[in-house]
Amino acid sequence: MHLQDLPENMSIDEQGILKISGVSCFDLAKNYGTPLLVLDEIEIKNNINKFKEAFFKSGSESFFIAYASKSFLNSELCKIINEEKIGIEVVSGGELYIALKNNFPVEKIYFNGNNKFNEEIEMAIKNDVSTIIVDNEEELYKINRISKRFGKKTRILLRIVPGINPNTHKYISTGQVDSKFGIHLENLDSIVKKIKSFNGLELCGIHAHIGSQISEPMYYVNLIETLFELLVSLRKKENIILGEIDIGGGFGVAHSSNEQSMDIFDVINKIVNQVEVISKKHNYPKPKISIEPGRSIISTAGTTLYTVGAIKKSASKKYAIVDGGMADNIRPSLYNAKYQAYVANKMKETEDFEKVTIAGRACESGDILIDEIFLPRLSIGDLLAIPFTGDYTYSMSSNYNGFLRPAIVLVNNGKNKLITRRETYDDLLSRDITKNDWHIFD
Ligand SMILES: Cc1ncc(COP(=O)(O)O)c(C=O)c1O
Ligand SMILES: N[C@@H](CCCC[NH3+])C(=O)O
Repeated sequence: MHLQDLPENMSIDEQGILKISGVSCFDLAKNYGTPLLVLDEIEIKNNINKFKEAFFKSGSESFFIAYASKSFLNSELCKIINEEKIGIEVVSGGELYIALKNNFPVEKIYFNGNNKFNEEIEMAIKNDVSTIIVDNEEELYKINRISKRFGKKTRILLRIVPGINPNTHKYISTGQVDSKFGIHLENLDSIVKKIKSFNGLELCGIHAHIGSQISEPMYYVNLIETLFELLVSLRKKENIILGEIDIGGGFGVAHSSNEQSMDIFDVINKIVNQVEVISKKHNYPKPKISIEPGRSIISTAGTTLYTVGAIKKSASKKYAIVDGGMADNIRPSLYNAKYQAYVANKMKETEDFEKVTIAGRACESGDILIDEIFLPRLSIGDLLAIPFTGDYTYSMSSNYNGFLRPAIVLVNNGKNKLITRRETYDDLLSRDITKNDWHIFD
């Protein structure tokens, strides 16, 4: 790790301690303990504003940004997202509940998911959630039935499978022909015909999400071409004009200095241009462009702090074992994701470096956060900071091995506040029922 790679929101104080948005990592660890997820509010807002500015600069007249809350969600984040006046995309009753309880404006909530329960759809419709994205035929019936019961007409988009394979990890590729997400194209016409006869539904557009960690704008450009082929075909066959295309999220972010994040200005510019050009070509009214970025908003805002608790050497490796791991960041074990790290209390060290593997403390040999990285020689008690861990870490965390989920603290220009408390041992027991009689079903 080279210090010139230090993210812009980080600095180093006179004692060689890493600071995030002006707050010392040493103080954060001392006050809140580790593992600790530190979120930088300014960085979140900057990332959101990059998208907004990119749309404005590209001359887009009609766009909608829905933050993909699966990448990270808590009450404070709902507030921040709302302050920035963008929308939110949810994929379950749970995410929807968090948004609703935090008074997130319902007219800016999009509801996705590939097997929505009746109760979840009811929650959405009862609360006037703006749009439900339909993944499959069965959902049409459910949404229509529930809408009619509430005397409402629900705005829907159809999620289709565009048949695009965007060169990303197969676990996070979602738009290829055999995907489990969305309506396969051979079924689209019959589904659209059905919708016309359902008076609880208002078909407003089409949706596709090709996957996550997409590194090339070209995939979005191709996606728009595919979506327009469908729009034009539906206009011809069914005589309908749709006013919105939602192209999902997935804009790639770097989790280490060997990777590159997608240039948001460039990709949005290409998307807006492509829509402009193709609408003209087909003489199709320019649709609203919706996007659902998750990681590109939250990733760089997050840094996880760990304390080194054990150091050991094998014949070929040196391990530093930290007080967290796959239970708070499953991404290295699940996707072989690569991260970088700083020794937050040794930022001025320039000479005594060694190769070390950062291991987690779960009872799994695969619980390795970083396999071999050059760092200042580590000692017990050192504070390790892993940047770019805002996305899909806390939201995919677990209590595996009885570990407690970390606390989350928000920092902003020298200030800090706890926004999610660390779990307690009692949280682990909170759902268990110990005094219960046996029952026999009739
Ligand atoms: C439908 C949908 N929208 C948006 C996203 C957000 O993706 P990302 O966090 O990579 O931007 C996802 C996750 O891949 C998704 O499945
Ligand atoms: N959880 C994944 C992304 C999945 C996105 C949802 N379709 C990750 O960490 O990269």
